[in-house]
Amino acid sequence: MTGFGPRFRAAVTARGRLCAGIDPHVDLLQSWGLGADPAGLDRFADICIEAFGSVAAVVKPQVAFFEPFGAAGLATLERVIAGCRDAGALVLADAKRGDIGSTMAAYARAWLDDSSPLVSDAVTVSPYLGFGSLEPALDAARPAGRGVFVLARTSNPEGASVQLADADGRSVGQRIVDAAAAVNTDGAGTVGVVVGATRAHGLDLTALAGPILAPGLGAQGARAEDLGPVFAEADLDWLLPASSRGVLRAGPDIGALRASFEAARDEVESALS
Ligand SMILES: O=c1ccn([C@@H]2O[C@H](COP(=O)(O)O)[C@@H](O)[C@H]2O)c(=O)[nH]1
Repeated sequence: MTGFGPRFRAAVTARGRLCAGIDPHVDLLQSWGLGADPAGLDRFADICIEAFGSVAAVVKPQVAFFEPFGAAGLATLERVIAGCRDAGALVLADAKRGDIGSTMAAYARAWLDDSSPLVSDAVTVSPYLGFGSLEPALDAARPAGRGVFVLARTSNPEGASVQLADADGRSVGQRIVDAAAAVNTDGAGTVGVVVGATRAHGLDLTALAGPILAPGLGAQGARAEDLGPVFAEADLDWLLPASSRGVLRAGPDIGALRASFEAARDEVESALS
């Protein structure tokens, strides 16, 4: 089985470095003329699958926006995942799961095991119960060629209070990156990190050998031209900037939505070249 790292590299080489965030905010549904109800969510999903599935290297549905619709929301999320994967995109489920090992194993089954209707190519996880608590997710991801993206230095300003805290001479965020790099010495690139594009992160990412999800483009204020300086020390072939609202506000017209994604992706590619 090809590791997640090579799968990721092949996808971004073919389709470019921009992750399309699929975040059905209630106000976005309304601005698209859709109801904030299961039928509106379903239509939103169909439009996103059509607009992004065949052009984006990676799509990132934000699980939190599907959950308020209960079983109907999860059914729609299943369709988004399967539809985008069928169209050739890698799906990164932004679920930010984290718990003690036995519960983490259940999360891993939900997002990384073929038996689950939610199975995705990768999932975001929170390491703040200890990096070791993520082991069941790594064990599920590795043999399946799937990925686990660990929060290291998030795009929100509040993250600093935890992620910049000193932990024996390194920041907490740096220890997370170093733990991810240690796993990736096997060459499979199973572990990615989440590092916001919104500000200088102060991390040494040079040994990571895995993907770097960089949310914050667009609505949170980061611009394509900020990426080079913010990630100056990183291997830019692993960088995956992400934008949700910044692209989605061009909907609901499928052509306009896809054009908005392609324009943002081309801006990223030219800023990083
Ligand atoms: O550090 C992080 C981690 C995750 N996110 C998620 O990305 C999108 C950002 O949406 P925008 O509309 O482009 O602001 C959203 O789903 C967040 O939960 C993040 O922003 N920062």
